[in-house]
Amino acid sequence: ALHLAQAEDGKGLDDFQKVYNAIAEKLRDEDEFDGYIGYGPNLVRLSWHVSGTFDKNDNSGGSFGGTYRFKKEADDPANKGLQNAARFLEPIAKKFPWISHGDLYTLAGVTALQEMQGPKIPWRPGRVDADEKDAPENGRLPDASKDGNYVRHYFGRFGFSDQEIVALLGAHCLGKTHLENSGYEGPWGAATNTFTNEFFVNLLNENWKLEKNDAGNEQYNSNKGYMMLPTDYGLIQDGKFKKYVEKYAKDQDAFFEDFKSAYVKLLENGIDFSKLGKAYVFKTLDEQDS
Ligand code: HEM
Ligand SMILES: Nc1c(Br)cnc2ccccc12
Repeated sequence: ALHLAQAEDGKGLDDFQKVYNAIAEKLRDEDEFDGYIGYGPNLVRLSWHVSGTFDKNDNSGGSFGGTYRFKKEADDPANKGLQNAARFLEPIAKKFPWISHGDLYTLAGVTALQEMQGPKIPWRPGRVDADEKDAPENGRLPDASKDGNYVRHYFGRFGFSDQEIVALLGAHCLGKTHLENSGYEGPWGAATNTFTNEFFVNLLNENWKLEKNDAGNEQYNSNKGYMMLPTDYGLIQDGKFKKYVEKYAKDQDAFFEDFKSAYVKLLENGIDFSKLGKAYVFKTLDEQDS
């Protein structure tokens, strides 16, 4: 059965906005991380990895139990590099001991996206810490060396449509690949900490060359120093995915709207929030300064 959301007792919008602000202020302070990309992209990746272990067939994995806090999950080779995001969040967890790990990991992704000028992401609390025995086994996160058919099959486990898959992968406008983490390198040129539709624009406009990188893995490189993973490139090799890539390259608002919906679905997969009130929409730091 689905996990029933149980919000942290007595906590409301103002309490969670305080957590949001603490994360957002730390993001601004620690801007030098990863060649001045900052922690934003890494936090977004953590929020996806803690949710991407979900399997709708037995409702195992997913963001509910906050089991990333156990070595069994954190040490999954697919999570290499996310120790930075986890370390970033330790003082936040200490300052707000009442928030569950699942709520913290997902709220941190929402905060990072909004502070990087992404869409407003409605967010609901209620994830409850589970035990290490509930942590999913390694191997549930995707393999970047594969093609579009693999990507469609992989996300089938979450019940995502082609449109949702393409929208979600638009998050690869953020940050970069690091050879020591995933065996893929670059792009320094296009690595960004601003949420836009440029992943789709780059996919369609650059002339991509398949090359072996220094780890011996094949990736697509462009003469402007951009890169795409084979799974990224699969979105333009597959006709059904490609039409959404073209839609989002032309219409950033449509991308923002569809990304928001798919990302909420990713973060909430496997959880029954029906007993809770409506979702919270947090103000950005800029919106609170004025
Ligand atoms: C087919 C599915 C996917 C594959 C194979 C994939 C693979 C990867 C790989 C290999 C990296 C580089 C990690 C590193 O070397 O540090 C990466 C980074 C990243 N991924 Fe994905 N990813 C997928 C889906 C997603 C989704 C659904 C999201 C979010 C909604 C996402 C967000 C990110 C972000 C923000 C980064 C940059 C992290 C950083 O700069 O530290 N990815 N991804
Ligand atoms: N910035 C990226 C581009 Br541009 C293309 N692909 C990626 C895959 C993972 C992380 C970042 C990127």
